[in-house]
Amino acid sequence: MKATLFVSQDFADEAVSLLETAGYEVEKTYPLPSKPNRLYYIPQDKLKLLQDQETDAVVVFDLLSPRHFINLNRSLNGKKVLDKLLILLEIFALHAGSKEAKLQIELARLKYELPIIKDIYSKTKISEQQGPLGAGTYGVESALRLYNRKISKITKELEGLKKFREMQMQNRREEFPYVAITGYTNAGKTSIFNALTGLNKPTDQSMFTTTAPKRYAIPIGSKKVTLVDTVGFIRGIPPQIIDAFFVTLSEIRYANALLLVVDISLEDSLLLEMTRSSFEILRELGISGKPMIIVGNKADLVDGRSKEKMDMVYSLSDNLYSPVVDAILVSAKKGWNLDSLRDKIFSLVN
Ligand SMILES: Nc1nc2c(ncn2[C@@H]2O[C@H](COP(=O)(O)OP(=O)(O)OP(=O)(O)O)[C@@H](O)[C@H]2O)c(=O)[nH]1
Repeated sequence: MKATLFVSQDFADEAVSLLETAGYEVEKTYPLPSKPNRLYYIPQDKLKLLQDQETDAVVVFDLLSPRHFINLNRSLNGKKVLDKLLILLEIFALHAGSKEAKLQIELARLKYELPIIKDIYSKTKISEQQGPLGAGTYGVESALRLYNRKISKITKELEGLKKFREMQMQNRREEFPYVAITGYTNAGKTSIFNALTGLNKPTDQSMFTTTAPKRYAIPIGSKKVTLVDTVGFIRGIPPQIIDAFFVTLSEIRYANALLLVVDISLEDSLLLEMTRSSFEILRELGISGKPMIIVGNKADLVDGRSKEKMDMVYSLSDNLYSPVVDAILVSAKKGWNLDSLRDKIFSLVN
Protein backbone atom coordinates (compact mmCIF):
# COMPACT_ATOMS: atom_id res chain seq x y z
CA MET A 1 0.00 0.00 0.00
CA LYS A 2 1.34 3.40 -0.92
CA ALA A 3 1.08 6.07 1.74
CA THR A 4 1.43 9.85 1.95
CA LEU A 5 2.74 10.86 5.35
CA PHE A 6 2.40 14.05 7.38
CA VAL A 7 5.00 14.07 10.15
CA SER A 8 7.18 16.42 12.18
CA GLN A 9 10.90 16.46 11.40
CA ASP A 10 11.84 14.89 14.77
CA PHE A 11 9.74 11.80 14.19
CA ALA A 12 10.18 11.39 10.44
CA ASP A 13 12.61 8.40 10.45
CA GLU A 14 10.68 6.64 13.17
CA ALA A 15 7.34 7.15 11.42
CA VAL A 16 8.66 5.86 8.09
CA SER A 17 10.10 2.79 9.81
CA LEU A 18 6.81 2.16 11.63
CA LEU A 19 4.83 2.48 8.42
CA GLU A 20 7.16 0.05 6.66
CA THR A 21 6.65 -2.39 9.50
CA ALA A 22 2.90 -2.03 9.11
CA GLY A 23 3.22 -2.79 5.40
CA TYR A 24 3.06 0.68 3.84
CA GLU A 25 5.45 2.23 1.38
CA VAL A 26 5.86 5.93 2.08
CA GLU A 27 5.81 7.78 -1.25
CA LYS A 28 5.69 11.35 -0.12
CA THR A 29 6.28 13.11 3.18
CA TYR A 30 4.97 16.54 4.21
CA PRO A 31 5.67 18.41 7.44
CA LEU A 32 2.85 18.57 9.98
CA PRO A 33 1.14 21.97 9.84
CA SER A 34 2.21 24.22 12.74
CA LYS A 35 -1.47 24.91 13.37
CA PRO A 36 -3.83 22.11 12.32
CA ASN A 37 -6.64 23.08 9.98
CA ARG A 38 -9.87 23.18 11.98
CA LEU A 39 -11.77 20.89 9.63
CA TYR A 40 -9.19 18.62 8.02
CA TYR A 41 -6.04 18.91 10.14
CA ILE A 42 -3.97 19.07 6.94
CA PRO A 43 -3.92 22.33 4.95
CA GLN A 44 -6.61 22.73 2.26
CA ASP A 45 -4.07 23.01 -0.58
CA LYS A 46 -2.57 19.61 0.40
CA LEU A 47 -6.06 18.15 0.62
CA LYS A 48 -6.77 19.24 -2.97
CA LEU A 49 -3.46 17.76 -4.07
CA LEU A 50 -4.23 14.46 -2.38
CA GLN A 51 -7.69 14.24 -3.94
CA ASP A 52 -6.04 13.87 -7.36
CA GLN A 53 -3.23 11.59 -6.24
CA GLU A 54 -3.16 7.83 -6.54
CA THR A 55 -1.94 7.18 -3.00
CA ASP A 56 -3.78 4.43 -1.05
CA ALA A 57 -3.47 5.88 2.44
CA VAL A 58 -3.04 9.28 4.05
CA VAL A 59 -1.27 9.12 7.39
CA VAL A 60 -1.11 11.95 9.89
CA PHE A 61 1.53 11.13 12.52
CA ASP A 62 -0.40 12.84 15.29
CA LEU A 63 -3.81 12.25 16.88
CA LEU A 64 -6.80 13.20 14.74
CA SER A 65 -10.07 14.36 16.27
CA PRO A 66 -13.36 12.69 15.25
CA ARG A 67 -14.15 15.75 13.16
CA HIS A 68 -10.83 15.45 11.27
CA PHE A 69 -11.44 11.76 10.61
CA ILE A 70 -14.94 12.29 9.32
CA ASN A 71 -14.03 15.22 7.08
CA LEU A 72 -10.90 13.58 5.68
CA ASN A 73 -12.75 10.36 5.00
CA ARG A 74 -15.48 12.25 3.18
CA SER A 75 -13.06 14.32 1.11
CA LEU A 76 -10.44 11.76 0.17
CA ASN A 77 -12.69 9.54 -1.93
CA GLY A 78 -11.95 6.10 -0.57
CA LYS A 79 -8.35 6.62 0.53
CA LYS A 80 -7.58 5.10 3.90
CA VAL A 81 -7.16 7.72 6.63
CA LEU A 82 -4.87 6.84 9.53
CA ASP A 83 -3.30 8.65 12.43
CA LYS A 84 -0.45 7.72 14.76
CA LEU A 85 -2.67 5.76 17.09
CA LEU A 86 -4.24 3.60 14.39
CA ILE A 87 -0.83 2.87 12.81
CA LEU A 88 0.53 1.78 16.19
CA LEU A 89 -2.48 -0.46 16.72
CA GLU A 90 -1.87 -2.08 13.31
CA ILE A 91 1.73 -2.76 14.35
CA PHE A 92 0.75 -4.14 17.75
CA ALA A 93 -1.73 -6.42 15.97
CA LEU A 94 1.08 -7.83 13.82
CA HIS A 95 3.06 -8.69 16.95
CA ALA A 96 0.19 -9.76 19.17
CA GLY A 97 1.05 -13.28 20.24
CA SER A 98 -1.65 -13.89 22.81
CA LYS A 99 -5.43 -13.75 22.82
CA GLU A 100 -5.22 -11.12 25.53
CA ALA A 101 -3.02 -8.89 23.37
CA LYS A 102 -5.36 -9.27 20.40
CA LEU A 103 -8.40 -8.37 22.52
CA GLN A 104 -6.66 -5.43 24.17
CA ILE A 105 -5.77 -4.04 20.74
CA GLU A 106 -9.30 -4.53 19.44
CA LEU A 107 -10.68 -2.83 22.53
CA ALA A 108 -8.38 0.17 22.10
CA ARG A 109 -9.46 0.50 18.47
CA LEU A 110 -13.17 0.28 19.27
CA LYS A 111 -12.83 2.84 22.05
CA TYR A 112 -10.95 5.15 19.71
CA GLU A 113 -13.53 4.85 16.96
CA LEU A 114 -16.56 5.17 19.23
CA PRO A 115 -16.46 8.99 19.50
CA ILE A 116 -16.26 9.16 15.69
CA ILE A 117 -19.47 7.14 15.38
CA LYS A 118 -21.06 9.26 18.11
CA ASP A 119 -20.07 12.39 16.23
CA ILE A 120 -21.60 11.08 13.01
CA TYR A 121 -24.72 10.16 15.00
CA SER A 122 -25.21 13.62 16.44
CA LYS A 123 -24.63 15.19 13.01
CA THR A 124 -27.19 12.95 11.29
CA LYS A 125 -29.67 13.73 14.04
CA ILE A 126 -29.27 17.43 13.46
CA SER A 127 -29.57 17.08 9.69
CA GLU A 128 -32.74 14.97 10.10
CA GLN A 129 -34.34 17.65 12.15
CA GLN A 130 -33.47 20.13 9.45
CA GLY A 131 -35.40 18.44 6.70
CA PRO A 132 -36.25 15.35 4.67
CA LEU A 133 -32.75 15.08 3.15
CA GLY A 134 -31.20 13.97 6.46
CA ALA A 135 -29.23 10.75 6.19
CA GLY A 136 -31.30 8.78 8.69
CA THR A 137 -30.13 7.84 12.14
CA TYR A 138 -31.05 4.19 12.02
CA GLY A 139 -27.81 2.89 10.45
CA VAL A 140 -25.62 4.93 12.74
CA GLU A 141 -27.68 4.04 15.75
CA SER A 142 -27.26 0.33 15.14
CA ALA A 143 -23.51 0.82 14.53
CA LEU A 144 -23.34 2.61 17.85
CA ARG A 145 -25.16 -0.23 19.60
CA LEU A 146 -22.85 -2.76 17.97
CA TYR A 147 -19.77 -0.86 19.17
CA ASN A 148 -21.04 -0.64 22.71
CA ARG A 149 -21.93 -4.33 22.74
CA LYS A 150 -18.51 -5.33 21.44
CA ILE A 151 -16.74 -3.10 23.96
CA SER A 152 -18.54 -4.61 26.93
CA LYS A 153 -18.08 -8.16 25.61
CA ILE A 154 -14.31 -7.71 25.15
CA THR A 155 -13.95 -5.97 28.51
CA LYS A 156 -15.57 -8.96 30.20
CA GLU A 157 -13.43 -11.44 28.28
CA LEU A 158 -10.27 -9.55 29.24
CA GLU A 159 -11.19 -9.61 32.91
CA GLY A 160 -11.54 -13.37 32.70
CA LEU A 161 -8.27 -13.80 30.82
CA LYS A 162 -6.27 -11.68 33.24
CA LYS A 163 -7.14 -14.02 36.09
CA PHE A 164 -5.56 -16.92 34.25
CA ARG A 165 -2.54 -15.08 32.94
CA GLU A 166 -0.27 -15.54 35.91
CA MET A 167 -1.11 -19.21 36.04
CA GLN A 168 -0.42 -19.64 32.33
CA MET A 169 2.89 -17.84 32.66
CA GLN A 170 4.04 -20.21 35.32
CA ASN A 171 3.09 -23.24 33.27
CA ARG A 172 4.44 -22.03 29.96
CA ARG A 173 7.20 -24.20 28.58
CA GLU A 174 9.24 -23.34 25.54
CA GLU A 175 10.67 -26.12 23.45
CA PHE A 176 14.01 -24.34 23.08
CA PRO A 177 15.63 -21.53 25.02
CA TYR A 178 13.92 -18.35 24.00
CA VAL A 179 15.73 -15.09 23.22
CA ALA A 180 13.73 -11.91 22.70
CA ILE A 181 15.13 -9.20 20.43
CA THR A 182 14.06 -5.93 22.00
CA GLY A 183 14.79 -2.26 21.50
CA TYR A 184 13.56 0.97 20.05
CA THR A 185 11.75 0.98 16.79
CA ASN A 186 14.12 1.57 13.85
CA ALA A 187 17.14 0.24 15.77
CA GLY A 188 17.27 -2.70 13.36
CA LYS A 189 15.66 -5.52 15.37
CA THR A 190 13.93 -7.03 12.35
CA SER A 191 17.10 -6.73 10.25
CA ILE A 192 19.05 -8.60 12.93
CA PHE A 193 16.30 -11.21 13.31
CA ASN A 194 16.26 -11.72 9.53
CA ALA A 195 20.04 -11.91 9.29
CA LEU A 196 20.36 -14.41 12.14
CA THR A 197 17.50 -16.60 10.96
CA GLY A 198 18.44 -16.40 7.27
CA LEU A 199 15.00 -15.04 6.53
CA ASN A 200 16.40 -12.01 4.73
CA LYS A 201 15.71 -13.14 1.23
CA PRO A 202 15.43 -10.34 -1.27
CA THR A 203 11.71 -9.68 -1.28
CA ASP A 204 9.63 -6.60 -1.61
CA GLN A 205 10.15 -4.94 1.76
CA SER A 206 6.56 -4.02 2.57
CA MET A 207 5.19 -7.38 1.45
CA PHE A 208 7.82 -9.17 3.42
CA THR A 209 7.42 -7.44 6.75
CA THR A 210 3.69 -7.99 6.93
CA THR A 211 3.92 -11.73 6.31
CA ALA A 212 7.20 -12.37 8.11
CA PRO A 213 7.29 -14.69 11.09
CA LYS A 214 8.10 -12.99 14.36
CA ARG A 215 9.58 -16.08 16.00
CA TYR A 216 11.91 -18.65 14.51
CA ALA A 217 14.10 -21.43 15.88
CA ILE A 218 17.69 -21.39 14.66
CA PRO A 219 20.44 -23.91 15.21
CA ILE A 220 23.33 -22.49 17.17
CA GLY A 221 26.13 -24.99 17.55
CA SER A 222 24.54 -28.30 18.45
CA LYS A 223 21.44 -26.71 19.97
CA LYS A 224 18.45 -24.69 18.91
CA VAL A 225 17.38 -21.29 20.12
CA THR A 226 14.08 -19.58 19.39
CA LEU A 227 14.52 -15.95 18.43
CA VAL A 228 11.58 -13.62 18.79
CA ASP A 229 11.31 -10.26 17.07
CA THR A 230 9.27 -8.12 19.47
CA VAL A 231 7.33 -4.94 18.82
CA GLY A 232 9.61 -1.88 18.98
CA PHE A 233 9.69 0.51 21.91
CA ILE A 234 8.06 3.68 20.72
CA ARG A 235 8.37 7.26 21.88
CA GLY A 236 5.23 9.08 22.92
CA ILE A 237 2.70 6.25 22.95
CA PRO A 238 -0.76 7.80 23.28
CA PRO A 239 -2.18 6.95 26.73
CA GLN A 240 -5.30 5.40 25.13
CA ILE A 241 -3.19 2.50 23.86
CA ILE A 242 -0.59 2.03 26.60
CA ASP A 243 -2.36 -1.13 27.83
CA ALA A 244 -2.40 -2.62 24.35
CA PHE A 245 1.30 -1.77 23.95
CA PHE A 246 2.35 -3.44 27.19
CA VAL A 247 0.28 -6.55 26.55
CA THR A 248 1.87 -6.87 23.10
CA LEU A 249 5.31 -6.53 24.67
CA SER A 250 4.54 -8.94 27.46
CA GLU A 251 5.95 -11.78 25.38
CA ILE A 252 9.34 -10.58 26.60
CA ARG A 253 8.39 -11.87 30.05
CA TYR A 254 8.66 -15.47 28.83
CA ALA A 255 12.15 -15.03 27.40
CA ASN A 256 15.16 -16.77 28.91
CA ALA A 257 17.45 -14.02 27.75
CA LEU A 258 17.32 -10.68 25.93
CA LEU A 259 19.11 -8.80 23.20
CA LEU A 260 18.74 -5.05 23.52
CA VAL A 261 19.38 -3.56 20.09
CA VAL A 262 20.44 0.09 19.93
CA ASP A 263 21.10 2.21 16.85
CA ILE A 264 24.70 3.14 17.59
CA SER A 265 24.69 5.70 14.77
CA LEU A 266 22.33 7.98 16.69
CA GLU A 267 23.74 11.19 18.05
CA ASP A 268 25.13 10.66 21.60
CA SER A 269 22.45 12.37 23.68
CA LEU A 270 19.57 10.71 21.78
CA LEU A 271 21.35 7.37 21.98
CA LEU A 272 21.63 7.65 25.76
CA GLU A 273 18.06 8.93 26.14
CA MET A 274 16.70 5.98 24.16
CA THR A 275 18.86 3.52 26.06
CA ARG A 276 17.66 4.92 29.36
CA SER A 277 14.02 4.81 28.37
CA SER A 278 14.38 1.25 27.03
CA PHE A 279 15.26 0.16 30.56
CA GLU A 280 12.34 2.12 31.94
CA ILE A 281 9.99 0.21 29.64
CA LEU A 282 11.57 -3.10 30.68
CA ARG A 283 11.14 -2.13 34.31
CA GLU A 284 7.49 -1.25 33.77
CA LEU A 285 7.04 -4.66 32.20
CA GLY A 286 8.48 -6.20 35.34
CA ILE A 287 11.53 -7.60 33.55
CA SER A 288 14.60 -8.14 35.67
CA GLY A 289 17.34 -10.66 36.12
CA LYS A 290 17.22 -12.04 32.57
CA PRO A 291 20.71 -12.08 31.09
CA MET A 292 21.14 -9.46 28.40
CA ILE A 293 23.46 -8.63 25.54
CA ILE A 294 23.58 -5.06 24.24
CA VAL A 295 23.79 -5.06 20.46
CA GLY A 296 25.08 -1.83 18.92
CA ASN A 297 23.69 -2.04 15.40
CA LYS A 298 24.39 0.14 12.32
CA ALA A 299 28.12 0.17 13.10
CA ASP A 300 28.65 0.73 9.36
CA LEU A 301 27.30 4.27 9.77
CA VAL A 302 29.75 5.29 12.49
CA ASP A 303 33.37 5.97 11.72
CA GLY A 304 35.98 6.03 14.40
CA ARG A 305 33.81 6.53 17.48
CA SER A 306 31.77 3.34 17.44
CA LYS A 307 33.73 1.65 20.24
CA GLU A 308 33.59 4.77 22.40
CA LYS A 309 29.82 5.03 21.84
CA MET A 310 29.32 1.36 22.62
CA ASP A 311 31.28 1.73 25.89
CA MET A 312 29.07 4.67 26.81
CA VAL A 313 25.88 2.64 26.20
CA TYR A 314 27.31 -0.37 28.00
CA SER A 315 28.22 1.49 31.15
CA LEU A 316 24.81 3.22 31.29
CA SER A 317 23.07 -0.13 30.75
CA ASP A 318 25.17 -1.82 33.38
CA ASN A 319 24.10 0.87 35.85
CA LEU A 320 20.43 0.44 35.05
CA TYR A 321 20.07 -3.32 34.64
CA SER A 322 21.55 -6.54 35.89
CA PRO A 323 22.94 -8.75 34.47
CA VAL A 324 24.27 -7.14 31.29
CA VAL A 325 26.61 -9.94 30.30
CA ASP A 326 28.05 -8.65 27.07
CA ALA A 327 28.01 -5.99 24.38
CA ILE A 328 28.77 -6.23 20.69
CA LEU A 329 28.96 -3.95 17.67
CA VAL A 330 27.33 -5.30 14.51
CA SER A 331 25.91 -4.21 11.21
CA ALA A 332 22.87 -6.20 10.18
CA LYS A 333 22.98 -4.51 6.82
CA LYS A 334 26.61 -5.41 6.02
CA GLY A 335 26.55 -8.68 7.93
CA TRP A 336 29.39 -7.55 10.23
CA ASN A 337 30.05 -9.56 13.38
CA LEU A 338 26.92 -11.69 13.12
CA ASP A 339 28.77 -14.98 13.65
CA SER A 340 30.23 -13.55 16.78
CA LEU A 341 26.74 -12.43 17.89
CA ARG A 342 25.51 -16.01 17.29
CA ASP A 343 28.30 -17.33 19.54
CA LYS A 344 27.40 -14.85 22.25
CA ILE A 345 23.71 -15.84 22.08
CA PHE A 346 24.80 -19.44 22.46
CA SER A 347 26.78 -18.68 25.61
CA LEU A 348 23.91 -16.55 26.87
CA VAL A 349 21.45 -19.44 26.93
CA ASN A 350 23.87 -22.01 28.25
N1 LIG B 1 23.05 1.43 7.69
C1 LIG B 1 22.39 0.46 8.31
N2 LIG B 1 21.04 0.46 8.30
C2 LIG B 1 20.40 -0.53 8.94
C3 LIG B 1 21.10 -1.55 9.64
N3 LIG B 1 20.19 -2.37 10.21
C4 LIG B 1 18.97 -1.89 9.87
N4 LIG B 1 19.09 -0.78 9.10
C5 LIG B 1 18.01 0.04 8.55
O1 LIG B 1 17.31 0.64 9.62
C6 LIG B 1 15.91 0.70 9.34
C7 LIG B 1 15.13 0.00 10.45
O2 LIG B 1 15.44 -1.36 10.44
P1 LIG B 1 14.43 -2.46 11.02
O3 LIG B 1 15.15 -3.74 11.01
O4 LIG B 1 13.12 -2.37 10.34
O5 LIG B 1 14.29 -1.89 12.50
P2 LIG B 1 13.32 -2.37 13.67
O6 LIG B 1 14.05 -2.11 14.93
O7 LIG B 1 12.85 -3.75 13.42
O8 LIG B 1 12.15 -1.34 13.51
P3 LIG B 1 10.56 -1.56 13.84
O9 LIG B 1 10.11 -2.72 13.03
O10 LIG B 1 9.96 -0.27 13.39
O11 LIG B 1 10.47 -1.78 15.30
C8 LIG B 1 15.72 0.03 7.98
O12 LIG B 1 15.67 1.05 7.00
C9 LIG B 1 16.99 -0.81 7.82
O13 LIG B 1 17.34 -0.98 6.48
C10 LIG B 1 22.53 -1.52 9.63
O14 LIG B 1 23.23 -2.35 10.19
N5 LIG B 1 23.10 -0.48 8.96
